[in-house]
This record gives sequence, structure tokens and C-alpha cells, in this order.
Amino acid sequence: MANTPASARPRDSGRDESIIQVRGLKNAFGESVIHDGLDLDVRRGEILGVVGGSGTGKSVLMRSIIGLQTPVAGEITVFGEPTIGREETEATAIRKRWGVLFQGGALFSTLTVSENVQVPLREFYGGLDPALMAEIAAYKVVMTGLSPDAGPKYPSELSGGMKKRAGLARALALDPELLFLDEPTAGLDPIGAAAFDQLTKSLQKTLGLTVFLITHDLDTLYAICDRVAVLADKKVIAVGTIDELLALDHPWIEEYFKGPRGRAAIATQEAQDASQHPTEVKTQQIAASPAAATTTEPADPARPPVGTD
Ligand SMILES: Nc1ncnc2c1ncn2[C@@H]1O[C@H](COP(=O)(O)OP(=O)(O)OP(=O)(O)O)[C@@H](O)[C@H]1O
Repeated sequence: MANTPASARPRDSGRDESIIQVRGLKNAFGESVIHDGLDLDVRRGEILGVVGGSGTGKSVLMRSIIGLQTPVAGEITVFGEPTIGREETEATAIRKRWGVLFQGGALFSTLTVSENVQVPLREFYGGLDPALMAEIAAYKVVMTGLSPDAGPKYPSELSGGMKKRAGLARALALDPELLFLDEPTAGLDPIGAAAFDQLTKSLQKTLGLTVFLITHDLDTLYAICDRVAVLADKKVIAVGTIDELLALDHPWIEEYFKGPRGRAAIATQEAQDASQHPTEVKTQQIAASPAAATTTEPADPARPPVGTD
């Protein structure tokens, strides 16, 4: 891939196309090696959850993909274009096509929400009419479920959930095809977190986004992720649907998904499914097991019964 001219490569066609390809990634800080031989593909249109223990390098992986961290070795392509060692103008053309919500929102505290959302517009389209930029910002603010009144407010006047939405509005400022979210629901109460998950899912569907989502939140993984990549031992050790991961025999994956929090997340998801599609879920349960229709046990045999230790 590295030797192939960009114009000769397949571009942006087909739903299974990899929007992001990471090959043989190595990152290190001094003697401390964070990634070694890491490979990953993110497919067009999917929400890929990225999980792993604290310090396994999820944020460093994201920073490597978006060009904020220069790896020791490896290749990364986004939209078929290499992102490492690009000329500034080439890098800018690629960067315009993604949006990033950093951990904690990373809003500028001295700027209003509207001004924060306009930062990428000023950076990439500095010549735009200020009134148009303000209008675009107002639209993005409302798109993320904030009231139009939030635009003139400063970050210190917002709740945690509102700050995340404002950060998301900024990430969407340039109408990206690809969205990076670093622990978007961290610090939110369960209701706020579930609402943010649904917002992410609905934006992904309506805007046709591909989403790279770092999270520790099992509810998020169950509720909205199409596939999950697991970081451990300096690599992505597995990637697949949660059911595919559960079928693997790996101690960390077992403990993560089948521990008490994993079971609680399954229970939450099943309750939501049942309330949203009562007839459908009941039919599936009956089809899977006549007994399942009369008990609270999940129909999926790969999942453990809820509420038992
Ligand atoms: N700029 C840096 N300089 C030195 N070490 C760093 C730097 N950035 C990250 N690290 C180290 O790299 C490792 C991975 O960090 P990273 O933030 O990617 O972990 P993470 O998986 O996202 O963790 P968490 O889930 O706790 O957010 C950590 O040990 C961290 O201390």
C-alpha cells in the first residue's frame, strides 16, 4: 500500500471498505512500548467500539490515526490515504474529513459554545462570512440536542452532558464522514449516558458516519456498537461483534464481558429492546426456546443468565 500512488487505490466505494487501516503500528515513549505490531480495520458506516484496560493505549491509537502522535513504525491509511509523514496541505485535506471529540470535551473555556463550534470553520475555511459561520454553529448546536440558548453560553455554564454535546457539535462542524469519540459517556449519569449513546447512533444513521469510539462503558458497547476491538498485549487481540468476542477463549474478554458489569449491561440492553420492540423480542424468545418466554433468562445461549454470580 505504501508504494501505491494514491490515485491508483480504490477510493470510498463499497460498504465493507476499510475507512481506516492500521498495519504493524508501533508506539513507544522512551523504553515504554505501548503498541507493537498492532493491526486494525475500521469499516465504512460502522460504529467500532475500542476497549481495553487503562493504559493499553486506546487514546494513543486514536492520536496516531489522526496524526497527533508519530509512531515509531507502521502504516496508517484513512480514506485510502496514508496519514503518517504527509505534507501539511495533504494532511489538511484529510483532516477536514473527520471530527474529533476528545476526552472531557476539550472545549476552550474562554470561548462560547458557538465560538467553540466555529473553531474548525475558522481553521479550515477562514474566509467564510462570520454570519454564515454563526449560522452553521447554531445548526450544529441544535443538531446535538442542545437548546439554541446554549450557543452564547460559556463551558463553565454547562452541565457535563451539555459540554459533551457542545464538543460533539464542534466535532460535526465540518460535516465529517468519520467521527472519533474518546470516552464520550465518561462522567455522565446513566440516563445522560444512554441519551448520548442514542444521539451518537441517530447521527451515525442520518449522516452516514463511520465512528471510532473509545469507551469503558459496556452499556454503550451493547447499545450502539456494530463491532468491538479489544486492545491488550500491545495489540488489537480481537475484533468482532460482542457475540463473536464472547465465543473466544480469552481471559480478559471473558472477565470484561461476563463480569458483573457485563451482565448488568446485557440486562439493560434487553430491557430496552423489550420496551422498544415488545412483540419482536417475545417472538425471538419463543423461537429460541419455549422456556425462555416464561423466564427472565436471555434467549442468546452465549450470554450468561442475568443477575446470577
Ligand atoms: N505524551 C505521552 N508521553 C509519555 N507517555 C504517554 C504519553 N501519552 C500516553 N502515554 C502513556 O501511554 C500509555 C497509554 O496511554 P493512553 O492514554 O493511550 O491509554 P488508554 O488506554 O487510553 O487509557 P485510559 O483508558 O485510562 O484512558 C499510558 O501508559 C500513558 O501513560
